[in-house]
Amino acid sequence: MLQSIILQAPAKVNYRLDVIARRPDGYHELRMIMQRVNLCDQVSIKLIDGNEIKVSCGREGVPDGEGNIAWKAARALLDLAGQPSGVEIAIQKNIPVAAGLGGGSSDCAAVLLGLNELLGLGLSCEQLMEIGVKLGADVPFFVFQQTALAEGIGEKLTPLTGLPPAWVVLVNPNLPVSTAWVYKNLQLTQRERLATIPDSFEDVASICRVLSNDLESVTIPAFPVISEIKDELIARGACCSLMSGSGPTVFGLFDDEATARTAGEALRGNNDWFVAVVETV
Ligand SMILES: C[C@](O)(CO)[C@H](O)COP(=O)(O)OP(=O)(O)OC[C@H]1O[C@@H](n2ccc(N)nc2=O)[C@H](O)[C@@H]1O
Ligand SMILES: Nc1ncnc2c1ncn2[C@@H]1O[C@H](COP(=O)(O)OP(=O)(O)OP(=O)(O)O)[C@@H](O)[C@H]1O
Repeated sequence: MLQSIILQAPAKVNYRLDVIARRPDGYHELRMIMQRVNLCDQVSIKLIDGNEIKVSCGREGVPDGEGNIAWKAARALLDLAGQPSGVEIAIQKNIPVAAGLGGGSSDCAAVLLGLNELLGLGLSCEQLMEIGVKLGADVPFFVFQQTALAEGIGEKLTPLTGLPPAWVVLVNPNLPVSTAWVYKNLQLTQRERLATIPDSFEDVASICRVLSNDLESVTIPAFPVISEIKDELIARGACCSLMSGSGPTVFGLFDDEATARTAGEALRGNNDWFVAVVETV
């Protein structure tokens, strides 16, 4: 039986994020277009003797052990399996933390997928997504592993197959933003909603036509640098730019690699921002 596995846990960007309503439990009904990009954490999972779950990450601001969302994923699957062994998880973080890129949720999904294999549980994607949503609203999307329309609190997923690939420049101004704080401060007003998702997107410019994120109305006034980054990406040739998730990471979409790389270089020269030039997956 396989004893260990190494998985790449990708980041996501939200091409679209409409907040539809606030639920009585404080969560929000959403309608989102979610896309994975190839900036990845590396998650190594190993079955060990005993019954301990060990998580090491070595990144400031990310807890080792029980506070790590990857630990919670391991706890859930070991409980289901009747605790047949212990687990050691090592996370090499490449995705910025509390950045709007879903890094923790992706690590969590990688542990669900990896342990399902290692423990031979045979759980379906739907079953893993059900376990995942209890750990974080973005987790089901990373279990689903496809570009998707996400509804509910993020757990109702429909595959979107017609989106063209794009080059993506991610720029994070190194200001951690709390997702809970952003949702709490959101004023729900009547906004234009995306009634139907187009059947096909012929090029990157057609993705640009649906780009919108309701959470910008909270995060940008608090961190105006986000607007400056959006403008800078456009000035450097991006077809369009938007804040991802609850922010503060901004992404620019490009239809060619050379322009994306030149833009990435230009923005990298700026302050101590994190900049990555990646592709959609
Ligand atoms: C901003 C996004 O990343 C967009 O993809 C997600 O909506 C956030 O997903 P997440 O970080 O996995 O969310 P969770 O860890 O479940 O919740 C963090 C906090 O965000 C708020 N939250 C999250 C999802 C949602 N649909 N409504 C919410 O109001 C809740 O107040 C919660 O306390
Ligand atoms: N494996 C993990 N990786 C990153 N953060 C983690 C992890 N486990 C727990 N956390 C905690 O979760 C918080 C934010 O996580 P994350 O980086 O996933 O946020 P995010 O990128 O803003 O996600 P989202 O787009 O889903 O809002 C941090 O405060 C961090 O301490």
